[in-house]
Amino acid sequence: MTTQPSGPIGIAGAGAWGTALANAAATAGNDVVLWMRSPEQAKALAQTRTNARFLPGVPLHGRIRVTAALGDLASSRAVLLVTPAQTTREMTAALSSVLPPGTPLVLCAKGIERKSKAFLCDVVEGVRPGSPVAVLSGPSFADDVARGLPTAVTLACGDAALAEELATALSGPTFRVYHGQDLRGVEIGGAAKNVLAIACGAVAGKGLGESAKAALIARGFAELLRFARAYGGKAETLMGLSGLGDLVLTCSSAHSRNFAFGQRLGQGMSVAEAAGGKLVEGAATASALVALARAKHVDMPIAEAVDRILSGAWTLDEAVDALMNRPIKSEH
Ligand SMILES: NC(=O)C1=CN([C@@H]2O[C@H](COP(=O)(O)OP(=O)(O)OC[C@H]3O[C@@H](n4cnc5c(N)ncnc54)[C@H](OP(=O)(O)O)[C@@H]3O)[C@@H](O)[C@H]2O)C=CC1
Ligand SMILES: O=C(CO)COP(=O)(O)O
Repeated sequence: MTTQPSGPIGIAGAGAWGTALANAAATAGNDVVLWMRSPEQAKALAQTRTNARFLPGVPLHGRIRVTAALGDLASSRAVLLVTPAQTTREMTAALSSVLPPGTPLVLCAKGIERKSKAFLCDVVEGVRPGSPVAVLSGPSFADDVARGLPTAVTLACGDAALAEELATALSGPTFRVYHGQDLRGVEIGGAAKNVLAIACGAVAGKGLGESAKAALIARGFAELLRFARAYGGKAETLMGLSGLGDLVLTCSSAHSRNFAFGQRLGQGMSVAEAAGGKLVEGAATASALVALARAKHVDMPIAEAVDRILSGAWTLDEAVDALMNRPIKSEH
């Protein structure tokens, strides 16, 4: 599958990550069309050239054209879908009405569809059967990417040549995109690490210490690996950027919304207070992740604990007790 190298890179969603990716793609030498749903906000962004709401202080690259008309994405060589995970189905359907069937869709959200428990690639394939789909994921705070700090991510697509072509097109001097074919592994890494980051944040917020946090990262990674293997992801993918890399980043920084949400839960806030109106993908995905794990008898006690805390079934103290008092077992 070959894309139209002359077309712009389309970006659907102008939140923090969509705006940062737009800047990265433009810096890499592409014309970029950045779509957002609000015509008023698109007008303001086009005029001020700064996304004051989601990425304050970062000027928009000159090669980015802002629009609120989805049809303006029609001539894109590829479209990066950068709206929240739970909007993937509706956004894919909307994009399908304006994009030629051969236009690759690159999923940049991290999550699992809560209602159907479907992986996002499967959602896209269901809505756009036969059209190329890719996933871009890895340790990358929008702010870091937008400010041109060195960042590495990975892009997976079943079509190896297309994966390489897209990775090359998006890579720039400070944004390095690796490529591969393990779509499932890459998307699981991004979706599951957010749930585990909530647990790490809760440990930090409750003041349980650095040792507990490190243990949680290591045992969380074991859960992630088990889950990925059960669903056809490759272990080597999970040991890379979208897996270990993103787990470490998200579990060690209050800059992460998932970690910060967990931290506030640990400090005693309610689930609604702790979210503070921000997008917390791990909270939206936890129940689906746990249901999928149970369906394949994958042991994920940390993810289970997060899900139970979020549903109100357990307090944080009960979760810690349950995790520490599981039967002693072999580490592997
Ligand atoms: N921020 C980061 O550092 C990174 C984020 N990601 C992932 O990228 C995804 C997006 O995150 P991020 O950009 O940070 O989120 P933000 O909260 O910053 O932005 C979300 C964007 O999505 C738009 N949006 C929300 N709902 C809809 C909808 N139903 N239809 C169309 N547009 C919608 C919002 O528009 P409106 O303002 O109109 O509500 C907003 O522009 C998440 O899955 C996240 O995990 C991945 C890597 C890094
Ligand atoms: O995915 C991210 C970094 O790789 C961003 O994480 P948060 O959504 O927790 O802020």
